[in-house]
Amino acid sequence: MPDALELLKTRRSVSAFLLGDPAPSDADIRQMIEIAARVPDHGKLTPWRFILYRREQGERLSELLMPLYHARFPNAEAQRVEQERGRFSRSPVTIGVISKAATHAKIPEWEQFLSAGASTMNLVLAAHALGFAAQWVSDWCADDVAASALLGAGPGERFVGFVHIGTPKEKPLDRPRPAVDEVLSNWSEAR
Ligand SMILES: Cc1cc2nc3c(=O)[nH]c(=O)nc-3n(C[C@H](O)[C@H](O)[C@H](O)COP(=O)(O)O)c2cc1C
Repeated sequence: MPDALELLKTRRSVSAFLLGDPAPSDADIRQMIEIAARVPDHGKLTPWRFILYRREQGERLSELLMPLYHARFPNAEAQRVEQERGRFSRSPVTIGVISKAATHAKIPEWEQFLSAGASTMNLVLAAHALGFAAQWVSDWCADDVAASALLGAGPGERFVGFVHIGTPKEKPLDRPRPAVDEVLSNWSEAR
């Protein structure tokens, strides 16, 4: 297992199109969820939950989702439509992260969304720690109410994203990262 700092410094997303077998085992998936559920959560509300989609279910999901896709994007190019058909067959597994954020007497909804984001990030990191790669994708399904319902979101819930997980088919390239001095400043009263 890589050293924790090394792990955090080397994580990068890998496109779902480049994620293949081996797939995470059931035990791996349970471990990832355990880690995804260990995040800051103001009020201990557990304002998130997860749904697992296996590649074998991709075809059925496609049958259900494609009519919605066509209705929403009637002019989509053929290549894009073809890609869309394979949305849930791209990677061995996909885990949908659902925010259950709701009005609360003390905890702003915004903070509940942030906790779901932290949970998604932990999921991505857990995949990396177990030797897999992941991509956090939102795209149209995440903000389409009908698609979200088909994918398992209940009333008032919404997807924070879908995390595709698998083994990279090729060594992933990194992208430039912001330099520390670009994003860190010391507070000063003078502006
Ligand atoms: C909330 C959220 C939604 C995202 N949705 C998409 C998406 O729909 N499609 C996509 O290609 N990347 C999406 N990304 C970006 C990728 O997850 C990833 O961050 C990006 O490819 C850069 O790679 P990196 O994680 O190695 O920096 C999303 C990221 C976040 C935080």
